[in-house]
Amino acid sequence: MTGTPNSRRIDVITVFPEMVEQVARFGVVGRAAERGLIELSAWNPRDYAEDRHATVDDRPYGGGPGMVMKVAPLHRAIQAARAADPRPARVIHLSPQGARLDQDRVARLAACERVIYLCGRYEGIDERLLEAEVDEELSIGDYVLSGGELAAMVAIDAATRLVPGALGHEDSAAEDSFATGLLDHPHYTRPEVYERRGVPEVLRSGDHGAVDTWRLKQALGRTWLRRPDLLAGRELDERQRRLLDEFIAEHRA
Ligand SMILES: NC[C@H]1CCC[C@@H](CNc2ccc(C(N)=O)cn2)C1
Repeated sequence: MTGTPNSRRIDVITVFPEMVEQVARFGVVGRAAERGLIELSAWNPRDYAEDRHATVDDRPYGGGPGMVMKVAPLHRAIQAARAADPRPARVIHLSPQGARLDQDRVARLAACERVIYLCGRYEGIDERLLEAEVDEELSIGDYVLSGGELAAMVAIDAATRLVPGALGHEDSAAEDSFATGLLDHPHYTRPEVYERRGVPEVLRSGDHGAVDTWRLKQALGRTWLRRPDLLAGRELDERQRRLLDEFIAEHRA
């Protein structure tokens, strides 16, 4: 199925297509897919295996436990995915050896017209396939999963949120924590009191300027408390500096 020209096309190479397809069934990603902002397709290397047993793995040269994913079925699955849309695609392998996914890298993914995510299983993928086909390796964190599918779904979710039109209010992506380089401020909704816990007065004042100031102060303060590393690499302007100093003084009081 060829993609509509301006939609983002996401292809996933995986032996568990039904697993990955779930990410486009719910919430923001589900709505984006429904509205044609993104197109998601999964490609199973088993369908491109040479033998009737649809073998996608084999024993490792050099011995050792487990199996390695064969080059040919993966290569053919990637070729089939590429052929489904004339636009060039960036091929990304999810792996603990990859560069750490952060909001900047997510924004770059969101800007790509086409991405093909390659999900490994078993002990790994034959290096010759990675050399020939992979443009970039990404890791969602320093831990090992049983397959790359969950990592691909994380990247797909995070990037789709940034596709124009995917979120209800454009600004909520821009205001996201990490989009501002800060952690999120606290959120409240009705009831006004729940089990004797109230809502900060300023949020019910109707004074939008005061609300914005309170939210910025909270975001700065929480970042200072929980992720000071995010502040280390960041210049605060005079207003932000003053608000953070206020927060710290109140925190120490
Ligand atoms: N040798 C282990 C390795 C072999 C090849 C398949 C991968 C799949 N598992 C993954 C993938 C990505 C991540 C991550 N942190 O993004 C963690 N785990 C595991």
